[in-house]
Amino acid sequence: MIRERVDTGHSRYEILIGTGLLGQTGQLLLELSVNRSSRHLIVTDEQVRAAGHLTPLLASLQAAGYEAELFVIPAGEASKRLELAERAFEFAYEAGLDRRSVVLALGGGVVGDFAGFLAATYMRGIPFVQLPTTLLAHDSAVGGKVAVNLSSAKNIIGAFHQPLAVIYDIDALSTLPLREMRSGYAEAIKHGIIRDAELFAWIEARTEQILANDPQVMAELLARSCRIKAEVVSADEREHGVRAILNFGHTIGHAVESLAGYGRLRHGEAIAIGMICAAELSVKMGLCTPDAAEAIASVVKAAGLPTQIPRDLDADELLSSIKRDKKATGGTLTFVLMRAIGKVEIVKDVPEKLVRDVIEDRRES
Ligand SMILES: NC(=O)c1ccc[n+]([C@@H]2O[C@H](COP(=O)([O-])OP(=O)(O)OC[C@H]3O[C@@H](n4cnc5c(N)ncnc54)[C@H](O)[C@@H]3O)[C@@H](O)[C@H]2O)c1
Ligand SMILES: O=C(O)C(=O)C[C@@H](O)[C@H](O)[C@H](O)COP(=O)(O)O
Ligand SMILES: [Zn+2]
Repeated sequence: MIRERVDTGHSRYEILIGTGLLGQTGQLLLELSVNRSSRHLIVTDEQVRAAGHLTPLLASLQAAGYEAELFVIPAGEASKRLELAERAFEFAYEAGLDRRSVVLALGGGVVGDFAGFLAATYMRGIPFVQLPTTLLAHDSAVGGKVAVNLSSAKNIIGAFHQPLAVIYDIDALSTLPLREMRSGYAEAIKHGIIRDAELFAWIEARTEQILANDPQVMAELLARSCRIKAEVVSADEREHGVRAILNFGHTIGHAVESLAGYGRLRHGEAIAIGMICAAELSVKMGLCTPDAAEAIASVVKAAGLPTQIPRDLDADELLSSIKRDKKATGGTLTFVLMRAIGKVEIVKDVPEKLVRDVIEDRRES
């Protein structure tokens, strides 16, 4: 088992990565001193349940003497909404969850963000554990950003709420569809771009093995990407500074994702487009050379991810969404831009004209 650590100063937890971990979760919760007198709550989605990942979790909880209720949400981004969260709050209350209850988030980033949001707000905050089942969730399960969406914008209602632990069973990835593998690949590439040129090259050279879920390559990928995420979050839990680098590709990416309509593009697909745009904006700003931007477009294309903004998305609407990005303050545009692969910086007052040019150039013709 591989162990990485997050330590934000007031919150410390481990990221456990290995095989067979869902079947050991009950035992791991005992080691974390999770009590057996309160009822707990598993949140998962229909597709994760259908793929069979709930079965070993339930068996291990039962073997360890835990009682857990189950709340299953529809699969997909549209489930990250307040209305569904309200139903989950009612369910948790009726089921008798108390302040010592633990929420277990079994699934990808949608389940993790949604269940984490429940945990952050139910009775003003109860503990939760992330049990990621997608490649993308190496990013979403670590760092404590939990949220639901507005129909017009991503992650607007949320909190910073760190999990008790991240228990990452690599076996779960065996049932993950290729499209979801690609989507997660995009966030892994992001971790190389923002901090580690060697990781970027390592991933690029192993695209096929990653997409085919080669177990050894996957274990190393998850460990290296989680380590970068953990380091950044540990340095700046609440995004007062450096944590914003994790948002590389998200300024335009989130606008594309929400304007396309949730579910049409996967999060990682939108971020892949957003990273290419951010790299091209970096070139226009004179911060990096065109070959660095081309390297990103090339790796995105080779992985089978989209490289262009869908034609039906309007540039004006994209710009107005970009202006409402959480990093934008005082009406000015803030972007995470690139100096080189492995080195990015937060740039304020980015000229709107350059952003518009990048959008126009990257739209499908
Ligand atoms: N909190 C954060 O820091 C953070 C970071 C990155 C992304 N996110 C969020 O994460 C979400 C995207 O996460 P995601 O890509 O994991 O999406 P997801 O949770 O929707 O999972 C993708 C699809 O795969 C299915 N699935 C999950 N695990 C499976 C498995 N093992 N086998 C078969 N099917 C499986 C799901 O049912 C879903 O249909 C977005 O909402 C994004 O905003 C959050
Ligand atoms: O953890 C972070 O910080 C990130 O920015 C990671 C992103 O990959 C993730 O999509 C996050 O949810 C975006 O956060 P937001 O604050 O832009 O909504
Ligand atoms: Zn993301």
